[in-house]
Amino acid sequence: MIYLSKELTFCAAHQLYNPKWSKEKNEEVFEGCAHENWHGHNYHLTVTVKGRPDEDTGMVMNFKDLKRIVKKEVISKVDHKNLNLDVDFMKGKMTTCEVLVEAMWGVLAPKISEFTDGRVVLHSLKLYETNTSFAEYYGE
Ligand SMILES: Nc1nc2c(c(=O)[nH]1)N=C([C@H](O)[C@H](O)COP(=O)(O)OP(=O)(O)OP(=O)(O)O)CN2
Repeated sequence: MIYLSKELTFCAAHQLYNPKWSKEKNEEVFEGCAHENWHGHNYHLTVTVKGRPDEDTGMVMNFKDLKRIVKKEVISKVDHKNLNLDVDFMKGKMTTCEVLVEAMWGVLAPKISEFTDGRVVLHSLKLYETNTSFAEYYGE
């Protein structure tokens, strides 16, 4: 197996807020990221797929195709958007890094398999919310 990765970035706004809790509890748990403190991040996403290089092209998958799929299915829906309000695949979900990366998997995994007729599958997603905070997901 060859593991092939593409890195993409996007900017988005969010707040961390649990509607079942009081304002005080939200502030206690989420600190500066809580309700009424809308803020933005420059997110960094690494998408890794796995497969064997095709005999004719020498490619597991063309980086350009991978970029097109990720941009169309995910980046275009989150870039310069409010993750709590604007993003269909985040409706009703907490906008933490870990919930976001899992939701992105749900969108991307079937699209990548479909595009490659199952020859290539999504292996992992790594999402940086800040320079020092990130979540990884392997579909388990
Ligand atoms: N498990 C999670 N914890 C936190 C999340 C999250 O998505 N999942 N998010 C936040 C905040 O939104 C914030 O973006 C990240 O907080 P933090 O890592 O503390 O950010 P800093 O810029 O302050 O990091 P330093 O490099 O340590 O200065 C909070 N928690």
